[in-house]
Amino acid sequence: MITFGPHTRIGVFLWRAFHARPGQVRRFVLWSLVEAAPAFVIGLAVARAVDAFTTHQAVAGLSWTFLLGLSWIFAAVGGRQVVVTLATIVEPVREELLTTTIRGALEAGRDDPAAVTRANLQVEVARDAFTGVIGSVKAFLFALLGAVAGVVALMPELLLLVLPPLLLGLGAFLFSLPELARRQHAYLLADEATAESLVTVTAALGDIAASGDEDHAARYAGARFDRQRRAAGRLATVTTLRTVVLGAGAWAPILLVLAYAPRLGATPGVVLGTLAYVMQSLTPALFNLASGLGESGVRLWVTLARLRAALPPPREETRRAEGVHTELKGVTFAYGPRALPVVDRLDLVIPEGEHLAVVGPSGIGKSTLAALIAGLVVPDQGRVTVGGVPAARLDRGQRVLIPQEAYVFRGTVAENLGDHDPRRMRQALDAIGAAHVKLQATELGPADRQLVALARAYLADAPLVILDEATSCLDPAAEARVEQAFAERGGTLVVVAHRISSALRARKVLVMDGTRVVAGTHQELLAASPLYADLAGHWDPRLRQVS
Ligand SMILES: Nc1ncnc2c1ncn2[C@@H]1O[C@H](COP(=O)(O)OP(=O)(O)OP(=O)(O)O)[C@@H](O)[C@H]1O
Repeated sequence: MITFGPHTRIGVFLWRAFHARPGQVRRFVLWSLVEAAPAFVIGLAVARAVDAFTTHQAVAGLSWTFLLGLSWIFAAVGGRQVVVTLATIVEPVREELLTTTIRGALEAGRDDPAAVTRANLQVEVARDAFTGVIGSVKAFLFALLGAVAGVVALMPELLLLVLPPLLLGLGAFLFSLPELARRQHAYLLADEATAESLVTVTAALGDIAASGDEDHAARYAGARFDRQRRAAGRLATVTTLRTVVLGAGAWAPILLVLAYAPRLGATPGVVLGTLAYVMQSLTPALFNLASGLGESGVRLWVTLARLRAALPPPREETRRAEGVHTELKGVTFAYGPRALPVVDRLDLVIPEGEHLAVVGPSGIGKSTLAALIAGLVVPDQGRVTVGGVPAARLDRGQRVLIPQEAYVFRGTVAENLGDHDPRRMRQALDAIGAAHVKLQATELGPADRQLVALARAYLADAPLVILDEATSCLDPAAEARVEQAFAERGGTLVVVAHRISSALRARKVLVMDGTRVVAGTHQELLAASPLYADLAGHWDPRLRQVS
């Protein structure tokens, strides 16, 4: 199982991608061996064919040439299988990245609707880069293996002329990789800053011209261009050094073979064969590796680091509670460290089976209280528990909160209600007063959409239901029907009231009045809370009467 989280180490994650699938990796290696047939045969065939032709053994020469051709057919078959098996290693990585990052983007996405699209694009980049890295590393390793085996078969001493400069070049390149990655990352950031400054400036062109602020705008964007230019220069320096080092590592073996191989007793065929290994196989593979690691590898690293940074902290494990007896003890909550608390040292008990209405003026904190009870926000001080479990860690199936405008997917009403027996779905819709809504309907008005969301909550079997002005788009009679249905359904019902009539139906009412909170029955509150008496009287003067 490979998992990607905010604390995942990228190297470990990529390593696990292989480790988790030993069967597929074995198949990948075997097919890569088949694909690498020419990397082994090329020099040997050239050497033997040249020596055979120069000694007038035409049949032997032709046979070696034919063998070389045959190895390319093997390579073609192996290459196809390599692509197929590589997909079985890469695709699960993509799936894990996609699941984790889309989930993270959805959690954080309320303020950033483009987050999901961005995460999706970045995962595609990571997938392509990962494929590129594996491809180039594999190609180099097998080219090296093939060349070493081939040169050993030709004349083992020649390895001393080929391998040391090549490995030195490779070592120097690998050594430069972290610096290359750093500079590439810096360039990427500078590039994004430039783009952002251009968007800002172009969007404000009218205002800039009107206020005569052109110079300031030019300096603002110009500074970012300069930073990007410097970053590009620094990147170019390492890239140039890298090319020089690699070039030396790749071309030095050719000179050494030409200069010393004949002195060591190599025939012209063996010299040509060894050069074929170096020039046809090793050098292209080395440059391919350099661009694979230097470009795809760095892109992979940077993209994964970004995807990881965008992930929200891991959610705490949820727990099932025994019942939903809810308690708030000394709960204080503010939106931000410097904001005044919306809820201040609140103590509240909502016993199992309670029907509670929450009333108060607009903006007083009713929705915040609903979110605290649902565990969607966590108190700064104090605690909220449901059945003894912190509300934020309560099993998601045990509570449901319906906001003012609940989401409804595209699709039929039945699809929105979930995987239930059609008769149950019909009963739920009838119970909440949506008898007119057809299960196969797809086009719904706002009130019916809300009714569908309410029916979904009704079917959900959650013992704690919180309606946060969820019926405000319905008329008073429809609202009454919904609340009655939920009250009769059983469990605890908390209704953030849009109309005072919701309070009349509830067994208990909570009045939020600034940070002062008073709870009681309708009658008790008429006497105890001037605000409540006022709200009730405003709605219907007869309600102001204390009986
Ligand atoms: N995400 C938020 N960030 C910052 N402030 C917020 C946020 N959500 C709400 N607030 C502020 O907190 C206060 C309480 O808001 P809340 O939505 O809980 O009140 P409410 O009583 O439910 O209001 P309404 O009846 O209008 O829905 C308000 O001043 C509101 O502006």
